[in-house]
Amino acid sequence: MDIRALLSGDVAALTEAIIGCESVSGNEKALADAVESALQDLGGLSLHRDGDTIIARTETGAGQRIILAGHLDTVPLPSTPGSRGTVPPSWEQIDGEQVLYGRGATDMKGGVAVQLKLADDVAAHLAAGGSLDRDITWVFYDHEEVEASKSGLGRVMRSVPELLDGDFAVLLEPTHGVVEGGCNGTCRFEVTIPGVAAHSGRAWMGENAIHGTAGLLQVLSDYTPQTITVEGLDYREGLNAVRIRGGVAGNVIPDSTVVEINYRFAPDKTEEQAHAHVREVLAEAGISADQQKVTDSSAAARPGLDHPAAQAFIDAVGGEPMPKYGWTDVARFSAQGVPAVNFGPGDPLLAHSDDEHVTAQALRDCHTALHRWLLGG
Ligand SMILES: N[C@@H](CCC[C@H](NC(=O)CCC(=O)O)C(=O)O)C(=O)O
Repeated sequence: MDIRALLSGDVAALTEAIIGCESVSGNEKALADAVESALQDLGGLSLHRDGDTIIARTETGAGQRIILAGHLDTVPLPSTPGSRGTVPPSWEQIDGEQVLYGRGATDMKGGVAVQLKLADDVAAHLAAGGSLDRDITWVFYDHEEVEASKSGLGRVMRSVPELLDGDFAVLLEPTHGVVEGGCNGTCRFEVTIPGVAAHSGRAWMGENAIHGTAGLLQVLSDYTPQTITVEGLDYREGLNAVRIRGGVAGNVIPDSTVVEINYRFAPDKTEEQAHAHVREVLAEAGISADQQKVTDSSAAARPGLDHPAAQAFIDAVGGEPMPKYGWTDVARFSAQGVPAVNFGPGDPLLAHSDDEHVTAQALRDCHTALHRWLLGG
């Protein structure tokens, strides 16, 4: 795929092309190659590639550095036939608005397109003899939508941390055009329910491990998630079964079922406190310690919107800040001491949905706001 010619045009057309390059987590290479060659062509940026993560930096010697970061991967394509949030993307005209449907339209290929368009703007500005108040680092990374251990951003933070030094970071995750502060944390538990295998024609000889999940599923279904206010933003939590596997054949009583549980926790909690809370709920369902294990965990991030850099950003882009309910790499940057916020095109409520879409106007508005913040005018 070649996106070089699109960088100087409409950010909506650029987003369409980027969505057209399917990049479900683990399959980012073609898109990473396209991003790398587009950035190479711009000139004036120092480039670094690590796997399918690409980092581009201006090196003008300005005293401060801004980071614009976004992931290249998406969740899997929708499995429901007829879903519009898929690949290839498609345009629809709705109430006079141009609407782009496709996997990643909100999370977050629109944000990636805005990042690339800003790189083109900045390269042109420098080539014309302009200067920057703050140097800029662009990060395009792989494996965000999967377990934390696979993250391309995490890998580079461990191997070449100096490439990600900065005074302030913006994650171009979908935020509907306002700043979303911090993020909820996320952790996953696997709970194993044992049973005894038997012929399903003689079920009394066994113990059904799928039926054995009923008590746990009832506790999760009855669970009332909390909303917790942190620094003035209301974070909605959630505790849900997200996957279940069990059974080996249509004529065998299952001897084991594994229920995967995902807890989304507010930034008032550490990961340890979050894990302890899940354990309490599991104990209520009669699950013992040896039936459960933590399989993935990522810390939450407090909003930190009173930081001068965050405050200046909010003043520049406008709008009333909201909380980020999903997990984003604001948490990774905050943990490294880099204040960070989410700000990007598209409605986060549509992220991961079967009809993921974004309006052309939202893409253009986000680009305009960030262009003004970075280059003025
Ligand atoms: N390692 C984590 C990564 C999960 C990342 C994902 N993030 C988003 O969807 C951000 C978009 C938004 O909420 O606006 C998530 O929260 O699932 C994991 O695997 O859980």
